[in-house]
Amino acid sequence: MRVIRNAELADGRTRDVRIADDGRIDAVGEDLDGETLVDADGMLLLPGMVDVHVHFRQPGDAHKETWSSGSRSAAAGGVTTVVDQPNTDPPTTTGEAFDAKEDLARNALVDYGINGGVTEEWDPDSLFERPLFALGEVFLADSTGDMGIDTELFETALERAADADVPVTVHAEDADLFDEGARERDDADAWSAYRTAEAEQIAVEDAVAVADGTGAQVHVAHTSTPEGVDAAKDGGATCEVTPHHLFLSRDDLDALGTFGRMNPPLRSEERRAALVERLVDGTIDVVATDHAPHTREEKQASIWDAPSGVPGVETALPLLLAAARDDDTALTFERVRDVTAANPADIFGLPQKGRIEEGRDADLVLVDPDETEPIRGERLHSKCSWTPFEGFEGVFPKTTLVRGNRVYDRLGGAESFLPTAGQNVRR
Ligand SMILES: NC(=O)N[C@@H](CC(=O)O)C(=O)O
Ligand SMILES: [Zn+2]
Ligand SMILES: [Zn+2]
Repeated sequence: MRVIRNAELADGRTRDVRIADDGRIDAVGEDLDGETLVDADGMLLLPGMVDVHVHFRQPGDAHKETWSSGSRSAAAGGVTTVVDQPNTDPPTTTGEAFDAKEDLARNALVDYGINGGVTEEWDPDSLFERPLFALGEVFLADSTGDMGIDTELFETALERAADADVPVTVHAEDADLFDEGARERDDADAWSAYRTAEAEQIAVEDAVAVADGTGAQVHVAHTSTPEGVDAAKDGGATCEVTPHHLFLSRDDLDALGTFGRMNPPLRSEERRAALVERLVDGTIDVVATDHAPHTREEKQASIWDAPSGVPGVETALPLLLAAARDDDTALTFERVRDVTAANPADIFGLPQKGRIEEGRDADLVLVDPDETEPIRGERLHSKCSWTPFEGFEGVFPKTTLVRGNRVYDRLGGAESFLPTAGQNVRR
């Protein structure tokens, strides 16, 4: 059996981690016997990130991203499980569409889950026969893919999901509360003015109210405001926040232009700071990326014509770790570990993931927290090769393991990837 030696864990302990031949963690201890895989020499070892919100664009839009390119980007960013969203082409709203996507997902080099989507044309009977990771993101307003649905269908979807014991993730914005007056503007900030904070808050409040009584487990996707987070938590739901809503605000839109357009949009600096407070104090359950790549060419359009979404799967953990090593913030490595790994694994029922613990999958990320590197879009592995975090400092993985397979490595300097290693976490 192979051993990672002298690794510092997020809680400050220094331990050896031994990996069994079946890819699980055999032991966490001191002076363990076995063949040395790497001497971490005090580097930080974390459980791989479980990113419950990515858009890998296949089938339908392989020019934006593929399971191969997206999962390389994930591995290089320390993400060992990704969960793909249903707004592909065709949308993942039938059993047949699920199967077609799963065939493509076998090209992934990290583990994956596949969500089922809800539209007027969905086929819940065949969809719920498949090993869904979750139902969602269920779009309560249109976003990329125009899959917005009404309350009646949302309630039906919640009931079906509750019956099948499948969690539901919700894109909560209420289009009736968008500010049509902002339509007259053409600057990048107009998108933030248009898709109001209130539209999120009310949609979250309505969603948890509709869910109440159905017995469904609700997780609110990409909450972008403190009001949205609080409404989710007060309503008994869990919530996730993206790195872009934690690290960027409306103040950045002058520089970002349409490359800063996403749903929900960037908010005020004040709201951003309030989200960071909720990250630090434990209110926010999960950080997920909403990795939503579009090409540069597609993004270079007017604020009303450019597609919504930004990439993020490769930069989430590096940004959070850089923030945690910075003494100016109260964010700790333990908190980063919890919101990226332990909490998503717990919330979505993945007992094999999320913790460095005997018996769990050896999904591991080794980083040197003393070494930050500037984020450069062209060095990232997503097909889109741009990032809204250009120039931000990140702590990037040296090695990423998925069930003991070294899927990404650059300990010796040059980068290398394993071709494929990913499995469906629900099979
Ligand atoms: N977040 C976005 O702005 N875009 C996402 C869709 C979504 O998550 O709403 C996309 O698929 O492009
Ligand atoms: Zn969404
Ligand atoms: Zn999304």
